[in-house]
Amino acid sequence: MDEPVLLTGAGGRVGRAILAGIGEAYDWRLLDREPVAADALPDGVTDDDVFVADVTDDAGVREAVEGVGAVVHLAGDPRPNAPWDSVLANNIDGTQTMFEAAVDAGVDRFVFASSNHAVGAYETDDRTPHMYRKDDEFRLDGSELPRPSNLYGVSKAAGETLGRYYHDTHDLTVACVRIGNLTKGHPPKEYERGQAMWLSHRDCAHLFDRCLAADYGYEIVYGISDNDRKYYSIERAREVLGYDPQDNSAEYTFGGEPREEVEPDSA
Ligand SMILES: NC(=O)C1=CN([C@@H]2O[C@H](COP(=O)(O)OP(=O)(O)OC[C@H]3O[C@@H](n4cnc5c(N)ncnc54)[C@H](O)[C@@H]3O)[C@@H](O)[C@H]2O)C=CC1
Ligand SMILES: O=C1O[C@H](COP(=O)(O)O)[C@@H](O)[C@H](O)[C@H]1O
Repeated sequence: MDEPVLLTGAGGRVGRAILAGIGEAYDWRLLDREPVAADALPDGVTDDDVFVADVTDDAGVREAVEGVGAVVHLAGDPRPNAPWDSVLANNIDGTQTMFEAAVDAGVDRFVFASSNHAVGAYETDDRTPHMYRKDDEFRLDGSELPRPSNLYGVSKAAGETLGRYYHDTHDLTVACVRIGNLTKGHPPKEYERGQAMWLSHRDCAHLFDRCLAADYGYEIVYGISDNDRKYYSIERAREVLGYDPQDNSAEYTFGGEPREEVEPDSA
């Protein structure tokens, strides 16, 4: 991509994983309501490329989005138990503000950080905990209706629907990534659900890279590593985006230790 890419929520966990992995691959512009730590800035990103603004601030957003070719929109309240007033402002209003500014500025592509919580209520009592285990065949593939597990999940389903609307009305290329559980270095410890939807940092960066580079129209994909335990299909991400994850929570013990270190003979 020749034009800059605007990354919102750049100072957070997902933003830092993306910048650590593909920080040198794009000409970044960063936006966050908090100053972004200097050690998170890729080489070549200067103060002029960093916008301290709230995504609900229309003027601040419009200044940041001017001249960019793509937006990766992560900023928002990530708490599954976030209250309605927060997700309404930060996640729904903020996302609509970003989409509207993007189409007005002639942006071509928008990548939206959705969540497993947009579909968390598929994890019914009769399916759990076996759906989190390797031999269970239940899969969500992105074509199912949202079924949120909380108001935060409702806000993510709303973001996906805003994406559909701006794709259909403005021909904006939109990818919604239902991110699983991002942790650094190892899968979530002693947490079956978390290990089934683990997204490693390198797979996260690679997946967002593919969302920025591949040819598609509107997509909902799951953002998890190639875990043996899984209840989200990654086939759509593989087929349409060319996603090729390298990590698998099965390479770690339930406590999060690399198996090759604690069980060298198992390799
Ligand atoms: N970390 C994870 O495992 C998952 C994350 N996500 C989504 O990915 C996105 C990023 O999540 P994390 O990096 O984990 O969260 P985080 O809390 O580490 O980072 C969010 C960043 O967005 C900024 N921000 C929040 N509200 C803002 C606003 N109104 N205007 C401007 N900046 C704002 C914060 O200052 C922070 O730097 C969120 O949308 C979250 O819902 C979805 C599923 C899983
Ligand atoms: O959407 C999100 O999901 C992850 C995983 O959910 P959890 O219920 O298993 O913790 C969460 O860690 C993250 O904060 C959230 O934004």
